[in-house]
Amino acid sequence: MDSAEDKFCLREVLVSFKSCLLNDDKDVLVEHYLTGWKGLVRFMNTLGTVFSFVSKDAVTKIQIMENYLKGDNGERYRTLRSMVEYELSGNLVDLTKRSSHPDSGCRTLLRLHRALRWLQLFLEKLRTSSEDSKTSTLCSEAYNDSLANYHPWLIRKTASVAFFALPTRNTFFEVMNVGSPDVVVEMLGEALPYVSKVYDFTQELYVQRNLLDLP
Ligand SMILES: CCCCCCCC/C=C\CCCCCCCC(=O)N[C@@H](COP(=O)(O)O)[C@H](O)/C=C/CCCCCCCCCCCCC
Repeated sequence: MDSAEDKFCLREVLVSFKSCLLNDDKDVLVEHYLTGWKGLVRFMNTLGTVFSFVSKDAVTKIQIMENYLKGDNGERYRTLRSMVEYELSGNLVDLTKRSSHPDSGCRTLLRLHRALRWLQLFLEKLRTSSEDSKTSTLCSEAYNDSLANYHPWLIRKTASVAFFALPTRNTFFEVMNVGSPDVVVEMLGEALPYVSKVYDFTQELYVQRNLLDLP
């Protein structure tokens, strides 16, 4: 049984994405960004082993980033802006094919960034959905409009099957551990602008530095 501190709480994730914005939303603190993702992974782990292939990949990417943060050059990875400057100026990013720097911070973060777009779309659909909406449909629409564009057929197929295992909207809301469905909807309305700001900042940074297609 989960202890209180192991339990997912949407509020906690909200705070992480809010608190990772820096300098008037012109930068993002990597540590808090990863804290947000860890909260989401904890939530996904409550949904059963059918999603373990997803959480394993997310955890691997979070760990790669945490190792950079804890490493000798950790200060360079404090924010997204400083990470991009450091890795690009030091030729630490594989720009056309994976070779000498297969797991650069820029590349790893890009995978999480694409997943954040899925999250943004999914949460918005959940927020505006009616009580009888199917979470599998909402999730798969959000996936098809975002992450699916970067995944091969086998992963798309596996994901589409896994979506059928998602609980109902009301059960979903209960696991979020926030309160009644109305309170969850209200909380989602508060959370989404922060998730969007983090997404938009990252997208803009990656566009400026031509990093959106890292292999
Ligand atoms: C209030 C919150 C409510 C919703 C909470 C959702 C919690 C979601 C937690 C984690 C989301 C998934 C993160 C997935 C990261 C995927 C990154 C990625 O694209 N990786 C692929 C490419 O990596 P490289 O090979 O280039 O290194 C990798 O191939 C992917 C493997 C795993 C499959 C990913 C399927 C994604 C499905 C996303 C929907 C998850 C459904 C969760 C349902 C709540």
